[in-house]
This record gives sequence, structure tokens and C-alpha cells, in this order.
Amino acid sequence: MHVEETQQKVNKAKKADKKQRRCLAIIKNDCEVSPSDEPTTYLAILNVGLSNGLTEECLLMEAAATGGKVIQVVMLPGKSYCFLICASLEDSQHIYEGMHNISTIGQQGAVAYLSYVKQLPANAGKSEWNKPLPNGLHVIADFVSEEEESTLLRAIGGDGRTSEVTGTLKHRNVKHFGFEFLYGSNNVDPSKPLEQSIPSACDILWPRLDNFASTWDWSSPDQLTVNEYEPGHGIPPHVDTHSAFLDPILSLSLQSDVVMDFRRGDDQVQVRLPRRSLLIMSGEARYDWTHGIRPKHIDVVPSASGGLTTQARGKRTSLTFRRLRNGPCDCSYPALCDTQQTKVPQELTASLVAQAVTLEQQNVHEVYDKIADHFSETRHTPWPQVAEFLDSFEPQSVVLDIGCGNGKYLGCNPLLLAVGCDRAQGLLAVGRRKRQNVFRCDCLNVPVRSSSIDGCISIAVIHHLATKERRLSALQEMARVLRPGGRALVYVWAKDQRKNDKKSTYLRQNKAVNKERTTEQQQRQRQHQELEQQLPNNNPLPIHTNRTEFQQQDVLVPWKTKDEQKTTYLRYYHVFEEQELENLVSQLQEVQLIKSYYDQGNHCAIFEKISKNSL
Ligand SMILES: O=C(O)CCC(=O)C(=O)O
Ligand SMILES: [Fe+2]
Ligand SMILES: [Zn+2]
Repeated sequence: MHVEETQQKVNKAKKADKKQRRCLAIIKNDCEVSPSDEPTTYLAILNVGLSNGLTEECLLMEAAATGGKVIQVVMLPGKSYCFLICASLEDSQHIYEGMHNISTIGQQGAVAYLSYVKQLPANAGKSEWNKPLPNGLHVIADFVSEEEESTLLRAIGGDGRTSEVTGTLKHRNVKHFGFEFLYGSNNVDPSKPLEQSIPSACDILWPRLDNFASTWDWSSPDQLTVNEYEPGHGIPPHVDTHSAFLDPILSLSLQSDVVMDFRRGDDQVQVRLPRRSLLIMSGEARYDWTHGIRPKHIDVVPSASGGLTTQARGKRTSLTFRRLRNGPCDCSYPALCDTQQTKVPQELTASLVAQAVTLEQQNVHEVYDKIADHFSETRHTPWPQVAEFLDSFEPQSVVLDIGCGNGKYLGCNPLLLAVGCDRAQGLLAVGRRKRQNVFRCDCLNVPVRSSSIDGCISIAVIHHLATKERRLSALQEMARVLRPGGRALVYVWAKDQRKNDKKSTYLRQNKAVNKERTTEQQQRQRQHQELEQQLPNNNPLPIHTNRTEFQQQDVLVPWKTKDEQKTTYLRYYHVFEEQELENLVSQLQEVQLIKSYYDQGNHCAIFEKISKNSL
């Protein structure tokens, strides 16, 4: 018994040593901070930091419990470590002994490993938060009371009552009053007022703006957009269309604090929007800066002591009040002005395509190239209904697998001439080793003669394309290479991972739900938040939690490697709604939908090229 316990202790210490060494290597590499064998007043707290939701308060409480006195906490954005400056060597030693390999802190209760260090990072204490606000931006704290907050939420149907004007956007729920904001054109139709105007409960707000009234030409708004954000949701950087709305624009934050990013060129300012505060965007802030909210669960915000800390988001409802302009905009900020826009629409389209291409390059192609071997190991069993489709062809038919990956379908029916193509070199190499007929190409440009082949399949490919036009082009490319009478099968990942209340294999493999619930789930959450903190500022896409239902259609799906590093890569997916694939197929030329079905979390369609005679 005793021996066993001692052994356990030894193992725990060994594990801590290893973890500590690994973390120290990271901080040495990140910020040139070296460990000290002798006690110093600088302590590195390893394995927990802003990136996994540690708050300054929590760390200070934990340190205080050891009896050691802390002078300053130094947290760095995006990092899973932080530092303490202790009052004396003695204090430092108390904290080391009381916390190293003992304390479990941060959002997910990770074990803290401590180390004395010789110095602090050079950039310690430099904060992004000392910048001045954009001109014309005001945040008025406590603009409404808690009771008024409840009243307003009730008035807009936030407490569960449904409103007639409800829509679901990709990343949040919206509701409109007065006039509908049309997301397709980013504009309103002034000739179509909604039945529901702005609820009268909002009238309490306007007299409170009298203090500011001299600053702008102010009268009460006629359009209200309600945004509901669950934690992890956001809104991409944008400017509210100049020609649609006047100056100023108001936004009341309810239920939760959040951080909003303002950007102009390379300038970026983060602004805290406390719960029950009013944001006023006027002048430059309304016209010349974009605003957006990153899709995250946790914000990094200034701490009480002037450093940084984290703050978990709750569900947030915002009320954005605007006034219709009914005419062209003549502002003096042409850069983002749609009326004075010098960019022709074609250029705009080109920049959207460029964004899609970059996303696919970074979050599809580069990732598959890196994970090829591991990915391939997980893909060996052909799906029965795909095999059945391949078996439906006459012997000697020519069938092309576009996006063949490791080529698992190429040998399915040995009576066919099966050829595969893919973009990922790494995956093609696996097929080549198996002596398969494979070549490298992009699914939007298949170097195969038109109307030349009997069949093709595209299994789990076009959901990696980032615009509807590109997904459609990929399908059209399949139709092009098919001979009249030739047939194609397409599989795409479905947003809905349940059919008739039955979970797909993808959801069923959620070990976290089945057993070891807490640790698995905690680990996943922790990893999720670390990844969120590392995303670039302009990334509008949320990170999907694996083995859970999809919250929206465009997401980044993590892939964790098996090696020592356990690197996580993010793959871009557009998961399909019901009927979306059928809709695309209906837009194809010379094609007819034969059959569509749902198979294990995928939407699937078989289409046939119509022979010229039957047209
Ligand atoms: O949620 C917010 O505060 C801002 C919403 C917004 O920018 C918009 O709907 O245009
Ligand atoms: Fe906006
Ligand atoms: Zn303008």
C-alpha cells in the first residue's frame, strides 16, 4: 500500500518535471525568459494563462492562500503561462511551495507548474488597451438599469416570446423592427416598413441622450436590429452601410459584456462594451472605422490592477438603433462609403474570391498536406452506399474520383477503370504507393476532356469550398466531364448530424458524452479556447467543437495530430443545410437529379448528364 502511494507520488513528480521542462522551453523560445535554479522574486506560472481563461483574481486568490505576497501579475495575450512579481524571496518561495504541481486554476482547472525565472519578458506590461478611442465613439456605462434591461428584453421578445420578424444568420440570431435589414444587399428597403415598429418600451432611452443632442442632428430612430449572440458567436468586421443609415448609430448591450474591435487601416482599437451600456458611433467612428466582434468564448480585458485578465462571455443581446437615410451619402469619409465607392463591383467580387481562395489554401490545402498520413490512417472503410454506386457501372467503365484522398474508393470495383485526383500531394502519395491511377489537380479545373467519362464521385470535397459559386463550379466541372448518360455521386457533410432523432456516427463517437465526461470535455474546451485566442483578428469563423452538433454552416474544424506535439490544425468546412445540395444540382446545366439521400451525417446526391437527344 505504502509502496504504491510512494510510487504514485514519484510518477506525479516525474510528470510535473516533464511538463515544467516543456513549458520552460516554450517561454524561452517565446520571450527569452530563462529559468533560475536559485529562488528569485519572479515566478513563472506555467500551463495556465490568458489563453485558457485564467483570471487575475483567481491567480491572486490562489497565491494569497499560500501566504506569499504578490506585487504584480503579468499576463500575456494568447499565452498559456504568466508571471508573478513577488514582494520578497520569502514570498516567492511560499508561493512556489504552495502552488507548484498542486494548484488547479483557470477556467478548466489545469494544474499549475511553477518555476523561478531570471527576468520578465521584455514586452511585459505593454497593453493594447491604452490607445485612445476612435473619434466620435462614446460608451456610456449603466445607460439602463437592471429592471429596464428586463423590460426591454421582454419588449423585444428576448424572454422567449416569438417575434414575427425573425431570421437566423450564420453566427447569431437577429430580429428587426421598423424596417428589415437585408443581409444580402446590406441595405434596407425604405418602401417596405415592417408591421412591428420599434417597441415603445425603448422610448425611455431617447431623453437620456439630450446631453449629447448638440453633438449631432438627433431625432429618435426608426429601425432596430436585435442581435443575439451565444458565447462563441461574433459579427465580422463591417461598417453599417452609409447610404442606408444616418449618423449616429446606437447600440445597447444587454445581458453580457463583450469586447468590440474597431479598425481603420492598420489601426486597431479594442473597446469594452459593458452589460447595460450604450455605444454611440458617430462621425469617424460611424463612417471611417469598421466594427466587429470576434467569435470567442472568452475575452481578454484590462484587470483591476492595470494588467490583463480574462472574462467569460455570457449570452449577449444587443439593440442597434438607426435612422434611415433615404438617399445617397455625402459624408467626408469616402474609404468605406458605398455612395462614393470608387471600387467597381467587379473588384469587390474579385476580393471576395481572393478571400475564399486564401481560406481554402490555409485551412484546407495546407492542412491536408500536413496531416496526410494520419488522416489517411483514419480513412480505410469505404462507405457502403458509395461502393454500391460504383458497383452499378458496367465493367470497363471509366470512373473518376475527384478529391480521391488516399484512394480508398479506387479499388472498390476492380472491373472499372478507376482514376483519382486530388490537390493534396501527401494524400496522392498514399495512393501512388498502392499503384493507383492518380494525378494532381484542383476540383475546379479537372484536366479531363468534356463528355468523356462514364461516372464520377466527389466524396467529402466540395464542403471545403468557401463560396456558393465555387461549390457550384465544382459540380459543373463534374457535369462537364461526364458523357451524356454518365452519372455522378456527391457527398457533403450535413449541418444536421441527426436524422429522425438518431445521432450520426460522428456524434456517437463523442467519448466525452459516453464516459470520462468531465476530463475529456474540459480538455476539449480548453483546447478550443486556446485555439480561439490564436486566431487572427479578422477571422469571422467560429471553431467547431468536434463530436457536437454544428452551430453554424461555415466553421473551422480542429484536427489534432497524434505525435508528441499534438499540434491542432483547423480545417475549413461549409456544412450543408437540408436541400442545399439539391438546389445546387438544380442550377447545373445539362443535368438531372436522380436521387438524393442522407447517409451518416452527409447529404448525398446522384445526378445524370442528360443526353443531347433528350434535351
Ligand atoms: O452587437 C452589436 O453591438 C453590434 C451589431 C452591429 O454592428 C450591427 O448589427 O450592424
Ligand atoms: Fe454594425
Ligand atoms: Zn458615406
